[in-house]
Amino acid sequence: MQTREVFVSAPGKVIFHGEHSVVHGKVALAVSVNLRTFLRLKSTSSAEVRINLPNIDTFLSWEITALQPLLANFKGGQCDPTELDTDLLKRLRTFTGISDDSTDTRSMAVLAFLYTYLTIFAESLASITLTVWSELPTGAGLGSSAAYNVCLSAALLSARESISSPLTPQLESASWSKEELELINRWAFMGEKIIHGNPSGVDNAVSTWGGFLRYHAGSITPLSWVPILRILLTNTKVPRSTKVLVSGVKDKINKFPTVMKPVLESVSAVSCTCEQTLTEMAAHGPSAEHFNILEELIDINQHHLNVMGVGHSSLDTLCRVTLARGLHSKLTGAGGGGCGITLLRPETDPSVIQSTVEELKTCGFDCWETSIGAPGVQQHASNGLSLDVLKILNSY
Ligand SMILES: Nc1ncnc2c1ncn2[C@@H]1O[C@H](COP(=O)(O)OP(=O)(O)OP(=O)(O)O)[C@@H](O)[C@H]1O
Ligand SMILES: C[C@@](O)(CCO)CC(=O)[O-]
Ligand SMILES: [Mg+2]
Repeated sequence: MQTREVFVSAPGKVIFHGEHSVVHGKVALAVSVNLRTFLRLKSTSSAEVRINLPNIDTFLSWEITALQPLLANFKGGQCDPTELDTDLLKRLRTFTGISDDSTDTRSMAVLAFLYTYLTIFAESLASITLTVWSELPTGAGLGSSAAYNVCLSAALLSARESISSPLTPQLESASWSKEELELINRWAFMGEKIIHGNPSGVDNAVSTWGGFLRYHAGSITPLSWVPILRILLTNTKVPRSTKVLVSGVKDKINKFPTVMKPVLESVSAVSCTCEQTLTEMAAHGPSAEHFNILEELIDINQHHLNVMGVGHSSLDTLCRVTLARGLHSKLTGAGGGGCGITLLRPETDPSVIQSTVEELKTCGFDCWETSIGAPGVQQHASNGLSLDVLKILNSY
C-alpha cells in the first residue's frame, strides 16, 4: 500500500417519495443534499487499525494481530462483493461483543467499519487510521449511514489500490469513473446491510452518484431534467433507527398483506406521478398547478407513511405548523421522528418562511433551507477542503 493520506467526502440525501416502499421493490425519487460526510485515511506504522468517529464520541483501535484470526475461514480475494459474508459478520459480533439485536449507534458504526476494512484488506491487513466527521445529523433520515459507508468504501478501496486516485496536481476535488463508482456503491451497500438490515440501496446510490435519482429494484436512473426546487428541512431531533423501522413495516406487510400491498403500490404511483410532473415542469416551465400537484402528492404520501406505522407526533406537529401557513410537509427517510421536508413555492413570501422556521424552532426542532443536487462521492486534495473540516479531520 503506497497511500500515505486520502481525503474523501460523500453527501446525504432526502427522499422525495418512496421510502419504505422502495425496500419492497417500488419506485423512489431521491436527491443528494449539500450536507456531507468527510473522511481522512492515513497510513501508519503502528501495526494497528484505528477509527476516530467524533460525531458519536467513538475512538477505538485494534491490533492487526488480533484481527487476523477473524479472516481464518474467509473465502478471501473478494474483489467485488455481492453478498454479505454472514460467517465473518458473526465472528465480528463475537469478537466485538455486539449482539444480533443491537442497533446502537456505536455498535453499528464499528461493525460496518471492521467488516468493510477486513473484506477490502483481506489479503494483507494495513496499518491505518481513519477519521470520519459529518455535517449530517446521525440517524435522522438524511442518509448518514449511507454517506458513512460510501466514504469508508471509497477511501479503503482507494488505499488498497482497487480503484484509482482521480486527483491530479491541478485538481482540488475529483470523482471516479463509472465502473469505479459502481464498485464503491456495491461495497457501501454491504455496510448498509449491516446498519439497515434490509436496505433497498437507494441511499448509497444517491450518496455515490449525487444529483436527483429514480431508484427502482436496484436500477438507478439519473433525472437530468428537474426544475429548481426549494426545500425546507426540519430535524425533529427524535432519535430512531432505520433498521427497526424497516423491520416494523415488513411485519405489518406480513400481518396484513392485502391491506398493505395496495399502500405500497399507491406510493409507487405517487413517485411516478411526481417524476412526470417534475419532467413537465422542467420542459414547459413550472406553473402554480404543478406546485398544487406536488403538494397533494406530499400529503397523500405522508398519510401512507402513517398507515405503514412510521409516523410520529413530532412529524404531525411539523405537518400542522407548516400547513397553517399553506405549506406541505412529509417525513423523509425512515421516519419515526428524524427529519421532514417542506416544499416551498416560488411565490412563498420570505416572511412566511421566516415565521415558519421560528415556530418550528420553538417546537424544539432544527429547521433550515437546504440546497439539493450536490455532487456524489469525491476525493479531495487537502486544499480542496474547508479549513474547518480539515482542522477536525487533522486533530486526531
Ligand atoms: N458521522 C458518523 N460517524 C459514525 N457513525 C455514523 C455517522 N453517521 C452515521 N453513522 C452510523 O449510521 C447509523 C445511522 O444510520 P440510520 O440508517 O439509522 O440513520 P440515517 O442513515 O441517518 O437515516 P436514513 O437511513 O433514514 O436516511 C448510526 O447509528 C451510525 O452507526
Ligand atoms: C426507509 C428506507 O426506504 C430509506 C431510508 O433512508 C430504507 C431503505 O430504502 O433502505
Ligand atoms: Mg441510513
